[in-house]
Amino acid sequence: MKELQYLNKFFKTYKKQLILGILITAISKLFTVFVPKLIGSTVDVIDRYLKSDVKDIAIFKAELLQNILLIIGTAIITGIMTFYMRQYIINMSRYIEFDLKNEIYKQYQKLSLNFYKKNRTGDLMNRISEDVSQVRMYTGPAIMYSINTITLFLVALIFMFKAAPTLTLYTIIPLPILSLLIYKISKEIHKRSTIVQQYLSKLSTFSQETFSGISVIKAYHIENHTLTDFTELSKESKEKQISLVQIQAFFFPLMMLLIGISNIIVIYIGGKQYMNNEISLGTITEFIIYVNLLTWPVATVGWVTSIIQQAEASQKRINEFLQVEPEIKNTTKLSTPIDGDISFKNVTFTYDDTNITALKDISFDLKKGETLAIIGKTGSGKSTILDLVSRLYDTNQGEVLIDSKNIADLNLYDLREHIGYVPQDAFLFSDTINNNVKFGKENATEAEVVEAAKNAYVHKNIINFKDGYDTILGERGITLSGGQKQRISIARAIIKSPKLLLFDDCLSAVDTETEEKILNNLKELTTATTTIIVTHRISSAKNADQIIVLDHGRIAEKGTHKELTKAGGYYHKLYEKQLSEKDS
Ligand SMILES: Nc1ncnc2c1ncn2[C@@H]1O[C@H](COP(=O)(O)OP(=O)(O)OP(=O)(O)O)[C@@H](O)[C@H]1O
Repeated sequence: MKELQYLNKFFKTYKKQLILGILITAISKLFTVFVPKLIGSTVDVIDRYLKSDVKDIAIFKAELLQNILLIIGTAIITGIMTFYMRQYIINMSRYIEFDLKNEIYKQYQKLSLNFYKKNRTGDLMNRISEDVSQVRMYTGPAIMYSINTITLFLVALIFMFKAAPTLTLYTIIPLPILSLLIYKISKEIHKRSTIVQQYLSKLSTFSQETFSGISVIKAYHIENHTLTDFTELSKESKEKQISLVQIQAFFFPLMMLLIGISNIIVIYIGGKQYMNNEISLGTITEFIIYVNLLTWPVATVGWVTSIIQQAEASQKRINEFLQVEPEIKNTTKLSTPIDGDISFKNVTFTYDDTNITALKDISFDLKKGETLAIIGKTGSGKSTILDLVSRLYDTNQGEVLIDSKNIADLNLYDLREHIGYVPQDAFLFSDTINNNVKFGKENATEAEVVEAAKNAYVHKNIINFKDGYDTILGERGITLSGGQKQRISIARAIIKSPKLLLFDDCLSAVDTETEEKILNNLKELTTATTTIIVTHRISSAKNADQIIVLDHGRIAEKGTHKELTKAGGYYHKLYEKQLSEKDS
């Protein structure tokens, strides 16, 4: 229960619902227990009438009617109470589920990129959905059934002891055995259903990957191979399902068996006591109903125990993520304005998961409004420089300075607010083009969206779509070409009018002519914006104020286009190569 203590703060928040729920449950059980008593007394009325010598049908009918009305009235009150019991307790569990999901989501958003690299998306999704659902079973049904069982048991036992103490003792003997058996079965059911769940998620992951990669599967003609793998997996899944169904099939027969045993005990012992004139016929009837009334709540003790165990395990997984401290923290609440100077002072950076030193002793100074182009072979550390400027990671050695201040001392949210970042793989949401561009500036007007799209040279493509800017992108919408995606992603960055613009090889899918037009537009737009362009193309780099050539994380060459084309190094060779490709 240690992990579940985390939820106590939610119970405090919803204490009104909880207390009312508990009270109503207790009162409703009191009424439930009246029903067997009333049925018992009805049987006694009939019994007395049949045995009596002087039969007054009018009195008999009146007594019968009174009992029937009381039974109906009690049943109605119990029904209403049960409704409110669920309203308070189950609703409370839904509120807690909602709060907990929001809390986890908020924490996920705070966590650094490294956390996402270390944990699988499926695991993150599971903890916020499946695990929270398991915990909800504890905060709702488990609490409700526990109160139900405790109050019903206490009230029924008082009534039973008052009516026939010896018979009560005999009647309750099988109940703990029932509870223990149900507990054992519930545990086994849980074990097997976890395996079934795992297989279901394996099946859906497999199907999802197959559908996403369907073009590759078809192109390589491996449909049969994929089908064999799927059949194998679903066969295993079916076997696990059958094993679960087998154990579930035990549940009800076992309950029936134990109820049957209790009923036989009541009839046998009760019958003997009736013959000895110790109890009435009505009491036997009353007890048979009690046995049936108590069986389900007693069975739920086992079930509730297993729910609590599952919830404890799930809350442990949730707590693990809630307790993770974000590696990148905002160090100041004060707002820090950003002007736009960027400096790297002997920066060395090693990724802690792979131990790859991506940057070695990098230094450069970039003034507000200047453009830096970074060029280099794949894996040379270009993107890592951008990650450090947007503080997705902190440096291991050296300093990254923005406006001569250490980047770690700036307000993180202000910094990111002023950055327009265009990643290597343009990511667009399944939403309209309009909203995808506006993502960079929520309150942007339509004219601003159009202006940004024009500057990113994608406006003409957009207006050619049937729904224009309202075209839906993504799975259920239109599929854009790589170059179109990149340009929408650029429009999203420039609409923000950021102080720092970071382009990570985001013109690679755009032809050189369009690239030139976009870069020319940017030149005019970004006179006060410091820009870093990561690229493999000389055409993207040549107009930059400074160019850096990276090689295995080190600066191999540094200068302007003019200087580097004369230097005879990697840049020069690349320039010659790309020039000859252009001419041919
Ligand atoms: N998140 C990460 N975790 C661990 N290692 C990483 C991570 N990102 C990059 N690396 C490693 O760091 C090195 C530099 O990567 P980086 O992405 O900065 O190179 P790049 O020059 O941008 O490459 P490309 O031109 O292919 O995009 C590579 O060896 C890469 O494998």
